[in-house]
Amino acid sequence: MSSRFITFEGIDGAGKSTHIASLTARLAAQGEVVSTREPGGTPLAETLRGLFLHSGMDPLTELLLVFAARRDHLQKVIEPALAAGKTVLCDRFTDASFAYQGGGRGMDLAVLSTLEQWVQQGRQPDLTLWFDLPAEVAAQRRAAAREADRFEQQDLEFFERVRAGYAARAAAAPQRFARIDASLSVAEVAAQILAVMEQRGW
Ligand SMILES: Nc1ncnc2c1ncn2[C@@H]1O[C@H](COP(=O)(O)OP(=O)(O)O)[C@@H](O)[C@H]1O
Ligand SMILES: Cc1cn([C@H]2C[C@H](O)[C@@H](COP(=O)(O)OP(=O)(O)O)O2)c(=O)[nH]c1=O
Repeated sequence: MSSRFITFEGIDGAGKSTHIASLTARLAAQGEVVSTREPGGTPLAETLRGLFLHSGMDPLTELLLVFAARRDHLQKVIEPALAAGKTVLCDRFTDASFAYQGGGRGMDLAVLSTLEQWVQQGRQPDLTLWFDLPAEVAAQRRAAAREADRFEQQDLEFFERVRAGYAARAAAAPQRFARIDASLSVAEVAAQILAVMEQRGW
């Protein structure tokens, strides 16, 4: 099996974490799988994650921090795993920067594109599963499930802008993106993911 780079995206509370473990188990039957996340995935990037999620900072600092974490993660974990023919599952990647820092915070998308090129040197996911649902539904799920971090405390308008940011990225890369209707039940979401994987012969 040749390498695959699969990312999971969507607003907080969309249900990504619920499905990553079962997909990891399914793909592990076909070859070695590395399951990782952003920001994070290396000791340095996990340290940056803690600051990113819990310290106040201006939007440009936030953007630079997440791309610094991404660079370390790509160099030390993602690229070596793909070079070894492994499957990499990553909970969030650069689409999240376009959605949250671009859509949510209003950062200049041209700056984001430049950082994307510098940091990734052409690397893009082979498949992005986009868990899409209204911000209000995601907020209800989060409220029932956990304490909010710095991002999860944002209002519904912020998350609708993030959602629109994802929609714009999906429209720009329709071959890479698979939109999952994440407002449905856990079983229905799992069935949609399975259908996407089967379409690709995975
Ligand atoms: N399809 C679904 N329908 C209803 N609740 C869900 C669904 N998927 C996940 N949940 C619940 O919503 C909450 C957030 O899900 P989670 O997987 O942590 O989202 P994310 O990782 O995208 O932030 C959890 O309590 C989870 O059990
Ligand atoms: C990767 C990335 C994440 N984020 C945000 C989105 C999430 O609110 C937060 C952490 O993501 P996540 O790991 O999904 O958090 P949790 O496990 O608590 O659901 O970081 C950005 O703003 N930009 C980025 O580039």
